[in-house]
Amino acid sequence: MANPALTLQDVRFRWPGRASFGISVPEFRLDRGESVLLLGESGSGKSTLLSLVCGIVTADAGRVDLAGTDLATLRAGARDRFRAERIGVIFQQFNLLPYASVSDNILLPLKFAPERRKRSEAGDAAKLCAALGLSSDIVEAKAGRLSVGQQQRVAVARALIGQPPLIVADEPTSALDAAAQDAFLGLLFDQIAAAGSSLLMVSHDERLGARFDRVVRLADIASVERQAA
Ligand SMILES: Nc1ncnc2c1ncn2[C@@H]1O[C@H](COP(=O)(O)OP(=O)(O)OP(=O)(O)O)[C@@H](O)[C@H]1O
Repeated sequence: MANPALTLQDVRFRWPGRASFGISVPEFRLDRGESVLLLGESGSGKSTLLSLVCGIVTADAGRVDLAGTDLATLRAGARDRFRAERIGVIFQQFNLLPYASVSDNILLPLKFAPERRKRSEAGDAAKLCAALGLSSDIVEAKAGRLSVGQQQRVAVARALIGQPPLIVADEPTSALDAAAQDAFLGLLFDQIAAAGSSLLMVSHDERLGARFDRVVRLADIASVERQAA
């Protein structure tokens, strides 16, 4: 397929510091509309890889291309704006603003992304909440007062608002039991299908694989190097 959602080519990255961790990814590709679950043990480098994909850190060598743009060609500020326009990120700890309302948390990425803002309409935050099973009375509640499961759904709504072409999710189901995980993934996949977005999710939990187009083991696409201090 021409112009995939994401490609990594001969990527190498090492965290700075004496006891550092390095990762090399010769090749990885995510097609438009495709969902991939990336599996790896704790500490294997999954979050590091997502940071490279999102341009939160930049590769020491090689190319990370998002919809045809090499992230290394963008300066830091431009990379942040590009990320806000193109990627909905669901962080492991959700990263919600506890004193802001649910709706302000959901609308936050649009502040930095005018194109994404144009794609969203008034009432989208409330619509996403309803689609994700959040009752309408919590839309104006402070995010810090919600249960973990509710916060998780708000984090998903924030990633989906304005239909970014790529959703990146870091272990978003780790706090849920098996039944809740399945329900949560069902809602997430319905929303992603409706928006036509690609999904890259990382986890250590093999049981999540059934819903994804492809399951990839980090060890099969990447090699890592740990240096003792
Ligand atoms: N900001 C950072 N600075 C220095 N080293 C880091 C940083 N973030 C992660 N690392 C190191 O990179 C290695 C891989 O960590 P990473 O968080 O990518 O793994 P993971 O597979 O996502 O783990 P988990 O499943 O536990 O979240 C670890 O050795 C970690 O100490």
